[in-house]
Amino acid sequence: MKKVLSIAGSDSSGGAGIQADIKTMIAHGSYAMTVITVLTAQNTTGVYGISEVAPEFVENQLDCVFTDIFPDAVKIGMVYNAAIIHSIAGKLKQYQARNIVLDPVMVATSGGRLLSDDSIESLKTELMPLADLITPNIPEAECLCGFGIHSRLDMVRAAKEIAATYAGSILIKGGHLFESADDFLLIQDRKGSEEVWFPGTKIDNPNTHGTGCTLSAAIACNLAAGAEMKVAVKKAKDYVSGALAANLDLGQGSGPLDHGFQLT
Ligand SMILES: Nc1ncnc2c1ncn2[C@@H]1O[C@H](COP(=O)(O)OP(=O)(O)O)[C@@H](O)[C@H]1O
Ligand SMILES: Cc1ncc(COP(=O)(O)OP(=O)(O)O)c(N)n1
Repeated sequence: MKKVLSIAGSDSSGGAGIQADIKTMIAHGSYAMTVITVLTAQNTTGVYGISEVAPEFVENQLDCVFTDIFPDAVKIGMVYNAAIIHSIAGKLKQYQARNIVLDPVMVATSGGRLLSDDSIESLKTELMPLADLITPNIPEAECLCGFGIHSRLDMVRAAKEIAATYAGSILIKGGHLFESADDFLLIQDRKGSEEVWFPGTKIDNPNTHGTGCTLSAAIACNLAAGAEMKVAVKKAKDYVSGALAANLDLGQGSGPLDHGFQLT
């Protein structure tokens, strides 16, 4: 069984963060491990509180995982502040973690800030260089590339702009912008570079809480299982589509995905 680690925040409503990652990993037949960075008091209508874990305790969790059950892949989600980012980066380097998928979580779709403003630079300089894949949504990609993204052409330009400073691949998720849900992947690895579009039909379901978390966790599971990058992304996108199409409807706001859709 492949072992996959999620370094992320807890979502009390179970739709995003650590909880979405564990559900995704189990559905992929992976063994799920977690390092919790923050607790959020959150539900389908918004984020109502954040309690940070001390950076030393984040390191303590990382030591416990890496010295005992070494993960085949690592997904990073909400990291929240510069001190936590610094702790994570140090430990990932120390243990030479592999197959790192970084979801640069900044703002919840419901509106809550999930990364403090003064931490974006740390994310760029400390965590992004370690990632094999970075998966920004449109607003996150705009923040990272410095210009507005309004078209498929802009998505390609943004991926190239972000990739210029890093060695890893970039996946720009199109869920926020278009009638369609097309994602663009710029692969960069030792073999060279490649551009891949993943066309997606927009599923008519307002319950999209945790789509980004689920996608990045699924990619990590697929990489852990040995899939090459574009296959890992394609399979993960299909998983998110299936979990959305199952039309679970929980809560009063944007509800969670149905991770049990393959069982029914
Ligand atoms: N309504 C939808 N129908 C189909 N796919 C979607 C829909 N909304 C988002 N997706 C897909 O879910 C994944 C996560 O994208 P996105 O929602 O943009 O990220 P985030 O949750 O980080 O904001 C992407 O593959 C995107 O194309
Ligand atoms: C604890 C926690 N982590 C991440 C998110 C953001 O989830 P994501 O899937 O990127 O997007 P939305 O669910 O906000 O659309 C979160 N809300 N909470």
